[in-house]
This record gives sequence, structure tokens and C-alpha cells, in this order.
Amino acid sequence: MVTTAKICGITTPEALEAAISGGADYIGLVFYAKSPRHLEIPEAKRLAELARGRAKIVALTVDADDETLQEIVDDVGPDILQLHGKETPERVAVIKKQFGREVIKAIAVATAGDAERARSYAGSADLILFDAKAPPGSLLPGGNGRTFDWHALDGVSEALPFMLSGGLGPDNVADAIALTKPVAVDVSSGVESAPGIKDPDQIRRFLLAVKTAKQT
Ligand SMILES: O=C(O)c1ccccc1N[C@@H]1O[C@H](COP(=O)(O)O)[C@@H](O)[C@H]1O
Repeated sequence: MVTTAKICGITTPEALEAAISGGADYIGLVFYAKSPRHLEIPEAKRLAELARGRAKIVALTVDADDETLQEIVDDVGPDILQLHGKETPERVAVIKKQFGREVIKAIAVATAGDAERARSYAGSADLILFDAKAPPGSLLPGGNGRTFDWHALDGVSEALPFMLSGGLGPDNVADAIALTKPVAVDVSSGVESAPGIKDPDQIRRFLLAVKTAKQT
């Protein structure tokens, strides 16, 4: 099975072109003011226009209210909403219906029990994204470049297709794919030279590693 790839936290046309020409299936635009990758609507709109029809556009939000989501949907036109906060299964279902977009729901994982929690989103989210838990005191619920014990996902891929993230990069993504068998992988910090600064060369290396990885 081929694993698809998302490059998250794109903030410049150069990073966007590196992602798309390298074969990214999804590009992520972050709408979370505490993130070094946060975009205001006008710049997000410009990047989305460059990406439209070439890769799926994912808008990442964290416990966003309806007004914020409506503005993003109307002005940026994402294909997918990524919900990276504490959204309940009920809230995910409402967002999916109200905004008419596919929804990716992030679940923070440290143990197999955390992964089990994802089952409650099976009827509302289109895809589950497993990410590492944020370190204590972190400003961000994701995008921290932290891995988790991938064995927490043992057996999960057979029951639930998922996207994997958390501390992935060009040098560990093939191992992560072989062990966990995700349908997709997602990276932000692992292809940056500094927080919020994407490195086109690392983006290309990451995507090549994904495309040549084997799910054993
Ligand atoms: O990227 C961000 O700034 C971000 C902010 C708030 C929530 C999630 C965020 N990114 C997502 O976090 C994971 C893991 O990122 P990393 O590769 O470990 O840095 C990924 O799914 C990003 O989409």
C-alpha cells in the first residue's frame, strides 16, 4: 500500500512548491495564533490559491469557534479541516455537517489506551490523526517535534485507517511506516531549519522517504 503524505505548517510559496513538486498529497495551513506557523487569512488565501487542485488543502485549527471556521472556509476554501484541540465526537460531527468539509481529528497518544479513544470518533471524523502528547507547559498541542511509542498503535491499522504524526522526519519516517502501517503521514517540525521555517531540501527528502517506504 502507498502511504500518502502531508506537509504541515506551510508559510511560504517556496515551501509550498517544494512540497507539491516533491509529491505531497496534502499541504497544511495553520490557524492558531500561538504557533510559529500561524497564518492570517490573506496570506493563507494566497497559498491556498497556489495549491488548489495540486494537493489537498488542510486548514488546521485548535478548538476554533464557528465564526473562525466560517471565515476560513469562506475565504481560504480548504478541502479538509484538521481539528487539533479537545473537540468531542459530537463537536466533530457538527463541524463536518455545518461546514461541509472532510474532517481530520487529532488524538494525542502515549499509550494503547489513548489510541483506543479514537474509536469514539469513528462515526464523525473522516480520518484519525495520531500525534504525540504535548510536553507539560507547551504552548502548542502539536507541532512540537515529539515522537511517541509507536507500539501504542500495534494492531490499530487493521481496525482503523489513520494518519501518523509526531516527531517524524526524513530519517525516521520509513521505520514509522513499516511499524505502524498508516494510510498517511504528517510532518511539521521535522522538515524545518528553525521553528516555523520550512527547509525545502528536508521536505523533498521526507517525501522521497515516504514514497519509497515499505509497509511490511
Ligand atoms: O504545526 C503547528 O504549529 C501545530 C500547532 C498546533 C497544533 C498542531 C500543530 N501541528 C501538527 O502537529 C503534528 C506534529 O507535528 P511535528 O511534526 O511533530 O512538529 C502534525 O500533525 C502537525 O499537523
